[in-house]
Amino acid sequence: MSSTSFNDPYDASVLRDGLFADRSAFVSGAGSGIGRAIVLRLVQLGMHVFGTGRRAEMLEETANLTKDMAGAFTYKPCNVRETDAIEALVREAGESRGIDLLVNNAGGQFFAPAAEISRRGWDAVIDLNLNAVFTVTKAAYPYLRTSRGSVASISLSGVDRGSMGLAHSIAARAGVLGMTRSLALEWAKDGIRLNCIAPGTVVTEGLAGEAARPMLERLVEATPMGIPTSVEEVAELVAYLASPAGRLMTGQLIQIDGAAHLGPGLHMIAAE
Ligand SMILES: CCCCCCC/C=C/C(=O)SCCNC(=O)CCNC(=O)[C@H](O)C(C)(C)COP(=O)(O)OP(=O)(O)OC[C@H]1O[C@@H](n2cnc3c(N)ncnc32)[C@H](O)[C@@H]1OP(=O)(O)O
Ligand SMILES: NC(=O)C1=CN([C@@H]2O[C@H](COP(=O)(O)OP(=O)(O)OC[C@H]3O[C@@H](n4cnc5c(N)ncnc54)[C@H](OP(=O)(O)O)[C@@H]3O)[C@@H](O)[C@H]2O)C=CC1
Repeated sequence: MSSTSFNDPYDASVLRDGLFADRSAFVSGAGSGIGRAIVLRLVQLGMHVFGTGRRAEMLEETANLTKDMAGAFTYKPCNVRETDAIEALVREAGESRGIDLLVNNAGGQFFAPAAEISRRGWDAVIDLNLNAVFTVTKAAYPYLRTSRGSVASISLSGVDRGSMGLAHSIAARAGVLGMTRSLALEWAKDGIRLNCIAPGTVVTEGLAGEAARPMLERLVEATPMGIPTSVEEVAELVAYLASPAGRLMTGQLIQIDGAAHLGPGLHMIAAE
């Protein structure tokens, strides 16, 4: 049996070329990590993807990586927490090409015990991971209704049972899950589907910046399958849910985490 190191590339692709020709997506957090991998896979499958994030240079790097692919990637930097600006950007993307798929991926938090989270810190994490997701999803609604499209929101493994050091983020993602299930009901009449995808530990630069290497190793060891989630497998799942095979998938929480959410799991690793 081969062992998998943290950074091994992983070929998770099972979907067919050209699957998303003439389709369009809006992806937040498109300049790095999971968001970039989602963009690359969707563009490879023929989609036109409109991406955002705050750092233009990271979005440009994503664009460079898509150059020889079947679809296309365009972008504009924006802070998803700036309500007027992000609503205008979603409108711009929607009016120019429509939106078949919205991926709410921009997000993050700091690890801290709840007793050390100030009200401002709490609000910042809720604003990024819950309020902005509502703003973007609502802004995309007219276009999703036209396309009978779908929404994938990136969540956290363990969202339904809690996680030490992540009270603010889990609260926000649980809010997104509640929103997702409610809108799956409200918008079913429009043919719109919404799902949450909850990765376990994904060794992106974003996470490495948040968690020191020894903690990363403990997170992976605490994953029953003993391996981290790769960005490619998250991307393939996003694409699957947007594909015709996902036609009846809505209101779901899919934890793609090697059983981390079942335990001993991430939830018992305290922030350091
Ligand atoms: C248990 C382990 C499970 C692991 C599973 C893996 C889980 C997830 C992995 C990932 O999400 S990877 C993505 C990683 N990237 C990030 O998370 C970075 C994202 N962070 C941010 O974007 C920002 O830090 C923020 C959280 C949105 C806050 O941004 P903002 O600019 O609004 O904040 P500030 O003005 O700097 O601070 C506001 C407020 O928050 C307090 N604060 C900030 N950092 C900390 C900290 N480390 N500990 C405690 N408090 C913190 C800060 O002090 C401010 O509060 P006041 O001091 O003014 O009261
Ligand atoms: N890595 C992991 O183990 C896991 C990650 N997740 C979640 O997956 C998502 C992607 O994380 P990951 O790829 O690992 O980490 P990254 O830090 O690489 O990704 C976060 C992305 O969100 C963007 N972003 C953050 N804040 C804003 C903002 N205010 N406005 C616009 N864009 C913003 C960042 O771009 P920029 O800084 O340029 O704005 C960045 O591209 C996050 O929601 C994360 O919490 C979930 C489970 C596990």
